[in-house]
Amino acid sequence: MAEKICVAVRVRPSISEESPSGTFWKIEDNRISLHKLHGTPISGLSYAFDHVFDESCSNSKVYELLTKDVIHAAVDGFNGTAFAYGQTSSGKTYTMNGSLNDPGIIHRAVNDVFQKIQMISDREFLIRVSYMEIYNEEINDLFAVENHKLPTHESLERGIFVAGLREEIVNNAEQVIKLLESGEVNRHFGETNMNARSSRSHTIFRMVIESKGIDTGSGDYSSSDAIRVSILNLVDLAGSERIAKTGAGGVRLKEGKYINKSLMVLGNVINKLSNGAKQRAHIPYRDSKLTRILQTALGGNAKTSIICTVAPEEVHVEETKGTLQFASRAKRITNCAQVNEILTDAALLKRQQLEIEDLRRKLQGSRSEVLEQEILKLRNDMLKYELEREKLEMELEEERRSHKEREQRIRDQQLKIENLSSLVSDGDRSSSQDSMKESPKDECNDFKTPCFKETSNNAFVAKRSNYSELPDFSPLPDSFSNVADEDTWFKMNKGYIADLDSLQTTPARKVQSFPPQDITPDCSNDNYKLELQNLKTQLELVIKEKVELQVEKT
Ligand SMILES: Nc1ncnc2c1ncn2[C@@H]1O[C@H](COP(=O)(O)OP(=O)(O)OP(=O)(O)O)[C@@H](O)[C@H]1O
Repeated sequence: MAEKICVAVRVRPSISEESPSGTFWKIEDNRISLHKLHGTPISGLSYAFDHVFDESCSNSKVYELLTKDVIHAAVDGFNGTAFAYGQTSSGKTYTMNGSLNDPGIIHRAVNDVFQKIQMISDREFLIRVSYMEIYNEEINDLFAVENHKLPTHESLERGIFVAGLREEIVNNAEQVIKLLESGEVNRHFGETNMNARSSRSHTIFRMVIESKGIDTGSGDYSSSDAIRVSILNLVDLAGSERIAKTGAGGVRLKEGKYINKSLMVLGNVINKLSNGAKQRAHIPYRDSKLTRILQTALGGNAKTSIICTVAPEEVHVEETKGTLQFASRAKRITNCAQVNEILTDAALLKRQQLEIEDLRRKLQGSRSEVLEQEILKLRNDMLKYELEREKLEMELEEERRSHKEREQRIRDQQLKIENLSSLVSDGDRSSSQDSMKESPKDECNDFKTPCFKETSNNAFVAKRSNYSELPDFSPLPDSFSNVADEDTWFKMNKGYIADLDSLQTTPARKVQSFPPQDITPDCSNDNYKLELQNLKTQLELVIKEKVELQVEKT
């Protein structure tokens, strides 16, 4: 979330016994203004900040109003930075380190961090601390003097970090305070005209706060496995100084030059950042170790508060004006702080497993859709084939049935033909016997029942040469078409009648049809006799014709 850097001004108690002769700084609420001795405000020299603390303000109040939120946020996973900026002897070290009676921000922060951790029951914490100084543009480890001139590096995992810096894992505030005290011994102080114990280096006390949710077995990787890592920087800067005022020479002079140079780079960075996004193309963080280390705190992923200390004395008006202008620019800087969560291997694995399961579910969903479509299509095809099969079966059944009917008809016709043929041959026989003796009256009783069907005018007749008498009517059906078609008839009778080849139509003959009602003839003797007689006559006629033909040929 984008938020402005929190900036406060703190005015230390005056250490000068001289009374102001021309101007003085007046503090009203969160505003500090330069006034003329008799109360008139000087135009253009009035500044408003988040807080303005006067001489009487304690470190406790400064911490509560300015820094506490940053410290608490650090415990919750936000990067945080609090630093003190101001001219030499303005009270930076006093604000950060405090005194026995009024501990400074670092001590209060350390206590507060551990107190807050105690109150958080669903997370476990790991705190590491380090303490370094930038002296003459070199980084030294205040916990281990042998670690000096340490380089800065940058990595994706750690961001910008000082390589080789000792980090102490700590469990309580007391442990940290002791470490701080040991580190203070290694810090560069020096006496100047301005400050009997002047910080000759910038110091950075760093707490790395790692926390992890205590696994409640919910399986929620984000709450139980993700690790929050926040870095809290508490910075006591060296003060800018006028060489003329400090009277520095030699080592002090050299120190002063480095101090001023790095503070100037810090000022440039603040200027660039305060100019807004358009002119923030290049921020010269790399121009000094200080800005490089504080890069995240300045316009980055951190909650930052700056306390600018000023001296109230009239003699330091110009330095105070400079500090207030610096503070004003810093106030325009926007940071974007967010909780820093790092996924552990286990959390990453769990998240990947969840993603894979999710993808698999999606894939299965789409596959089942495809399969469902496929199944639907197959079902439709099956139904179609089933209908087709049923239709073919019905057709086949119909074909079988009609085939059976045809066979039956053929058998019937064959039987009729056989009966007819028998009648013909029997007639022939009885005819020859009649010439010797009269046949008995009930002769036709030997016949089985032939079935004759309706006849028409066309008729096939067989002819035999020994018959000459022309009958009045033909006993044969007018046509076989209703009994059997011609082909069938021929096939069924092949070889049965010896002179079948001589079969011919006899349209000229006078024939007499059976009456239509005679479909199933009466099997009485009279009928058979009559029928027999007809056949005999017919045969005789045929035989006669044949004989005549043969005579003609010869
Ligand atoms: N708010 C304050 N209340 C009481 N004494 C203060 C306060 N601020 C500063 N002092 C005193 O003023 C003197 C200078 O303060 P301090 O050393 O903190 O300045 P500094 O800004 O750190 O200076 P330098 O940049 O030289 O290190 C110290 O003796 C300190 O105790």
